[in-house]
Amino acid sequence: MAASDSKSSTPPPPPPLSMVDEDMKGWLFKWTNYIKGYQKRWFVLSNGVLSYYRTQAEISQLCRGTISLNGATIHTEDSCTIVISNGGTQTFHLRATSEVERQRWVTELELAKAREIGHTNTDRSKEKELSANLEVSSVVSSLNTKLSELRSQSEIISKHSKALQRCLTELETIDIPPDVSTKIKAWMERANLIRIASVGMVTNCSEYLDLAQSQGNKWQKMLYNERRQRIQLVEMVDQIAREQTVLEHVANNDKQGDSTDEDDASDSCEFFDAQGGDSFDVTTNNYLVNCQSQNIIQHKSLSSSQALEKLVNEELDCSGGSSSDIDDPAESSAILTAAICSSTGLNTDRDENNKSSRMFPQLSENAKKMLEDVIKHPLKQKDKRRCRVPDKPNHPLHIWSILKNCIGKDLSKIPMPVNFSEPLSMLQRITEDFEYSNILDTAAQCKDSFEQMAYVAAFTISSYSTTVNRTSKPFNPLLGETYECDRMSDLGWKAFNEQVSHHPPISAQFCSGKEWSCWQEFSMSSKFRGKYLQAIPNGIAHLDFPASGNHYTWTKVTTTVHNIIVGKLWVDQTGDMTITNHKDGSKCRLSYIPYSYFTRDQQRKVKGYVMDKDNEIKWVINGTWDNKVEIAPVTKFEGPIESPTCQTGSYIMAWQRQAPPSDNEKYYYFTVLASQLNEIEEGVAPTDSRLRPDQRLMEFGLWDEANIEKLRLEEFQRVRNRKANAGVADSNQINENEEDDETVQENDNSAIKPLWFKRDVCKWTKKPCFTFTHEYWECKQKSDWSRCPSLF
Ligand SMILES: CC(C)CCC[C@@H](C)[C@H]1CC[C@H]2[C@@H]3CC=C4C[C@@H](O)CC[C@]4(C)[C@H]3CC[C@]12C
Repeated sequence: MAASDSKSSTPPPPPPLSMVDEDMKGWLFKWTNYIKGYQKRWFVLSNGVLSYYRTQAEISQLCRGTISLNGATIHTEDSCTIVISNGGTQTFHLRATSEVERQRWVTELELAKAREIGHTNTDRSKEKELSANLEVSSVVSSLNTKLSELRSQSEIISKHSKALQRCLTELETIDIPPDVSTKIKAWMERANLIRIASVGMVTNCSEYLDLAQSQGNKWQKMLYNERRQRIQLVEMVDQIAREQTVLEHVANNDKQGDSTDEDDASDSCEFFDAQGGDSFDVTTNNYLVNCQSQNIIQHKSLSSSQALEKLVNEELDCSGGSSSDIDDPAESSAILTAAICSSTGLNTDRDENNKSSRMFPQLSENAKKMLEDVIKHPLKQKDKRRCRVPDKPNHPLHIWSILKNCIGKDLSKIPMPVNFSEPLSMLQRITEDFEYSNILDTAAQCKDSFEQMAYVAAFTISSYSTTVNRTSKPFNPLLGETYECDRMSDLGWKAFNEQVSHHPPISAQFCSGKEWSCWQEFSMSSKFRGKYLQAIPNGIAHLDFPASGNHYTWTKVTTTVHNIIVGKLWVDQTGDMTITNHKDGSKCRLSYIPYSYFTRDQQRKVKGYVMDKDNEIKWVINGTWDNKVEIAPVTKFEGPIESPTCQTGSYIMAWQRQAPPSDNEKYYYFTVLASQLNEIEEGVAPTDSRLRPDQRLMEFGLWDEANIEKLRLEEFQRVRNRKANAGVADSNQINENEEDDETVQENDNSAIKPLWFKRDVCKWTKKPCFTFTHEYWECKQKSDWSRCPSLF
């Protein structure tokens, strides 16, 4: 293999562990005394020790003080203050210039502390065992004291009972009637028994104590072993996940290596910086439909992507598996920032005082030029749309390394690097629902409304055809981001989308066909559940045929992404869906059958019935969501409504999936339509997803740059939302502690109102909804974008 042949390109060996701890430096204000107050000092966090200097220049000469983080407590007093104490002699009261800055330090300090603890982990576990033993022995010793008390009490009892017996014997010597004398004998007997019982009790107690002691130790050991095994398992799973990524990587390289010499060359420069700017020529538009010799960018792994992986893994590892799992997205976002900054080497030491330049390093000239170029060359001839996007670069980073600390969390609240994204926003992704809009055109022609419903069902199923291999996350649109897609001239529909809420993320969509309109509010609650991730969509979709007045609504089924820990990610659709025709009360019930390893049946199966308002079955629907749907009219049916037996007329193919481009595994498994969605077009609103720079950089394969830009845009959005909401009533308070954009609570009171939709109450469902005002297309005609905020 080329990678090992060529010396010059062999990646450098990983640095020794101690070197991995990147130093963190910066200005902080340190409390000195009541006269001088807080003083600005230069702080350096290195090898688990925080040191400070009067100035940056002093580093090599005079250190003013240090504190070791091993075992230190780190807490925050207010939005800018950090207090670090080593539990005794030393306490540092520090102040950052902002909350973001403070959080960055806290994260790094915590990580350093965790690392220190990790280093001394073995000592610690011994210590723990020792202290656990100490705990048991202290209980045992107090039990022992109790036992000796019992013993002395029992001795007292036997003393008294002996005394009693003596008294009774004395009584016997006196002349007493014989019946009293037998009674006295019985009493003496009793006194004896008491003595024996109390001795027995003490013996039992002491045996109990022995048992407790030995058993306690046993339980303790078992618990300790279980705990150790758990940690080992977590580490093993981690290891497997990493090895899997490496193997995939090697396998991919092998595949490429087999093909051409050129590929060998690209293998060998694996760790060189991507040169996208030079190789992608927007003027010649290399991604046109008919271009035979597509000049695809050779995406070389970015020099730093490995570092990013390493950093993300390590940073998260430190807190993983322990009780300090990263629960605070602000924290993980800060980690991500740190990881990205360090991995790109863009952590500007030049301007340490400029916080924003450190948090959000500048884009390279190369990236800037590329962004400018692409905007300068929008699509001119609509018949020359591209048919693919640049190849997905190969920067292995396992999803588990990010997600393992987020079990139980909502996907929208997990800050993720673009490494797990596809270069489309959610607004664009839901526009793909119209990939098979021709089914709706056919449905519009149906005279029989039950037949129409069957076609509508086929359409709703077809929207999942693109999900089979698409396991990447679409970009979460910024609040106010829009996306228009006017394919009226070739596909017969035009769609408009706007991100109308940020928390929870809601995308509003309106699509008009020639004889139908379709709209939806798309939002979902997604939970990461360990092995898999589940998304439960909760918006309602509407379809209207004005000619017949038939109006359909439905909700979507649950999407599950499997194999988060190991294996290849795969997607399944499951659950029941009901489509209602509000005009005549007819319904269609569809079931998406979960994938099963134990069935010979077809996988990804969907089946259902169209029923009139009296539950009479009219049509049957059978198919798979990844391939085809057949429908048939019912001539006769019997049996229970849950599992009826139907006699049907002949089946009609209502939908058949078109084969996607054969090489699309190289570019996110995109269909042709998906590839065209993000192509730059003239005259779109300045808020259009196509103009989102991080997404564009990502499409080009400049992932590090895209990650930097993503952070910048999200920070920008936070500031904008905060400013806007500052004017809004106190009832809508923003949680100041939450720095990550994915955490700020928004609600209906949000000061930022949708621009092209208006809040309304749905005529059919009576639920709150967003109604399209149609002004977008009017404004577009006039090129009047005056109402658009600047988002990017
Ligand atoms: C981070 C990685 C592992 C998870 C990525 C999950 C992605 C692939 C999943 C989660 C939720 C999914 C969406 C859920 C619902 C719909 C509506 C449907 O009409 C079209 C597909 C669409 C739009 C899905 C596309 C794929 C999707 C975005």
